[in-house]
Amino acid sequence: MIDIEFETLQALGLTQAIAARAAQLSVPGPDMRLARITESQRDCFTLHDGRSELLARALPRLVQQLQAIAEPLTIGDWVGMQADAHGQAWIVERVQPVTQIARRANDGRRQPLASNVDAALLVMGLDADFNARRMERYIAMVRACDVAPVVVLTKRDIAPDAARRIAEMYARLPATVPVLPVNALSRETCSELGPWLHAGQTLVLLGSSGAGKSTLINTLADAGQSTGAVRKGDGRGRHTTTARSLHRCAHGGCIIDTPGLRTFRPDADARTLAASFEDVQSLAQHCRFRDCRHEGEPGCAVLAHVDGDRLDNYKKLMRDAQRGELTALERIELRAKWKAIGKAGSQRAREKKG
Ligand SMILES: Nc1nc2c(ncn2[C@@H]2O[C@H](COP(=O)(O)OP(=O)(O)OP(=O)(O)O)[C@@H](O)[C@H]2O)c(=O)[nH]1
Ligand SMILES: [Zn+2]
Repeated sequence: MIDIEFETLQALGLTQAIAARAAQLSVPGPDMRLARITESQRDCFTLHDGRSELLARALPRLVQQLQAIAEPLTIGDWVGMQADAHGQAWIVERVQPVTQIARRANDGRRQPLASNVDAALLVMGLDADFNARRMERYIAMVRACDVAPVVVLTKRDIAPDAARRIAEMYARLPATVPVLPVNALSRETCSELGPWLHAGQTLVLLGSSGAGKSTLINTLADAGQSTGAVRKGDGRGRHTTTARSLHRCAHGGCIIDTPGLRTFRPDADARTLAASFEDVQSLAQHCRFRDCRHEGEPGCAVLAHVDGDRLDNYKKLMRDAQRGELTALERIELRAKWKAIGKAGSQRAREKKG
């Protein structure tokens, strides 16, 4: 079994759930170590093992296997790594992520954005970036990935219409979703986000370009003691988001930064996404027709009671999801297939040994 120093790795976001999965990894040799992907380039990864950072490549066998289930290695993944005789580090195994935020690219391919995240900070400016409908869709998408949404509205200090927009967001979103208006440049933001930043927690930042994601990272990371571990910024002063990277911040949590996402097509089936629109779902049970599309059919219970804009937004999300649905189902089948192949493989190995 792989040797896991829980306390050391907790500072990188290791949780009991992930450690339990890591313990199941097949260990090719005694020197396999657990590490987390903190940055990914095309075919090279930056890993952190709790002590130091190192560059690694992934075994082609693993790359192929993960490609086949549309789950390429991504930032936030926990992996088993080994060094070869030349000192080159290799990723030999991946721990199946507990959660993964993914989107669907325009060509329909699934694109994971971050693995093993507990909460998503949905960052939106109170300036021209503000759009409550878009926020509603972001929330449905992250919830569909079993990740808790936290709405962070930046530029509270400079947006002229801030108070009205904050009120609009509160009125629109369910009370269960935290909404935090902040000045991303202010130190106070660290304590406002404190509850999501404990050791062992991993956050991902999602939002349009210019929303304030890098500013938040800088504020949260600068407040930390620079242990030199995970990168803070790019050393050139202001951090600009060109690639995704994982940072450690003051209160012990980890934050994954993503480049601006304006279009974020969901990678979840319609039914999972619909869970965020409980009101529409429960009213729909009272529509006269089972397949009511809530577009003016007689006896529709939804149209009369749900805000028109919210309903349009729900419909847009369902349309987007249905376009990607087939592939989501195919993926489940593929995963089952790989599981079966893996089982057969270890069965054969046991028979050989025994
Ligand atoms: N006054 C004020 N300025 C802010 C706030 N948040 C962001 N800004 C400014 O808005 C600009 C854009 O912020 P960034 O942090 O670069 O935005 P980003 O989301 O990282 O953008 P990308 O890297 O393109 O994805 C910067 O000039 C920030 O200083 C805020 O809360 N208050
Ligand atoms: Zn209806």
